[in-house]
Order: sequence, then structure tokens, then C-alpha cells
Amino acid sequence: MAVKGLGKPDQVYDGSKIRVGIIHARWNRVIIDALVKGAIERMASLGVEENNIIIETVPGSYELPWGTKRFVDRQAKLGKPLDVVIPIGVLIKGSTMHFEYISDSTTHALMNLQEKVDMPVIFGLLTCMTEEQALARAGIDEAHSMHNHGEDWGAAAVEMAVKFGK
Ligand SMILES: O=Nc1c(NC[C@H](O)[C@H](O)[C@H](O)CO)[nH]c(=O)[nH]c1=O
Repeated sequence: MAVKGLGKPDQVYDGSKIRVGIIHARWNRVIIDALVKGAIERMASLGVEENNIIIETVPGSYELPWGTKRFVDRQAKLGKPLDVVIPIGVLIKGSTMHFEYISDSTTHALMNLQEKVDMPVIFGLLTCMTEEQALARAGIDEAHSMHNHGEDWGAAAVEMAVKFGK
């Protein structure tokens, strides 16, 4: 019996009235693009309109917290406020401690950001020990051993925005 992983939602949420921001890093771009595609496809399947998915990018995962805050503020100023935002980044362990410091600090910053922006900030940061782990979690490893985690993030975004929206 499969134990690990996301359980089925308690209901299917209608995303037709929400506006979602995706802000993604540009490091490890092949994996990023697969994750973003998965999130968009899942949200579209839940009724989110294409013109209600706004995409922005930052150089790397470390820039996600500040970039997300400014992205949310900018959309509000434009009169097109977001209901939920999905920061997406892919961190792959190298030969130094860089990975640990960015993973830990960025994770805490994104968690704490929710209070500041008063909206759900979905955790779209892959922190992988190897490139193979990252490819698998984006659903693009050769064996297709895992589903695309971007799909889970898209589903979480719709549920959180619909269920707990302002
Ligand atoms: O080092 N590895 C990575 C990385 N480093 C850059 C960092 O996020 C930031 O952009 C720069 O330090 C400049 O502030 N950023 C990632 O998204 N993934 C990595 O795997």
C-alpha cells in the first residue's frame, strides 16, 4: 500500500475565478521548465484561465523570496492582484555548503512570506542531492519513475486560493 505522497483532495476545487502568480528561478532550466509546465497544466485542468496565470522569473532560488514579495506588490499596484503565488526553484547539491545555506534560508523566507503578502505561498523549491533526483521529481527522468511535482503545486495553489481566499 502506497503510504508516502499527497492524498486525494477532499473535493475538486474550481479555479476559474482565481489569479495565480508563478515566479521561477532560471538555474537548472530544463527541470524548471518541466515543473512550471506541470503546474500550469494541472491548474488549467482545474479551470484556471490562461490569462490568469502570470509568470515572472528571477536569476536563482535565493532571489525567490524578495522577487515574490515585489511580484505580489506589483500585481496589486497594477490592479490585477494575485490570489496565490508559486515560487519555483531547483537546488542541486554541489561540492560546497552553498546548497544547504540557500535551501534553508530560502525555505524559511518563503514560509514567513505568507504573513507579509497575506496569501498562500506554495512551496515549489526542489532541494535535491543529485540531478537524477531533480529530473525524477519533474517527471522527466528516463524511467519516468515519479510524477511531476509541479502538478501537485498547481493543485495546492488552486485549493488554497479557493478554500482560504480573501
Ligand atoms: O548554486 N546553486 C544554485 C543556485 N545558486 C544561485 C543563487 O540562487 C543566487 O542566484 C546567487 O547566489 C546570486 O544571489 N540557484 C539555484 O536556483 N539552484 C542552484 O542549484
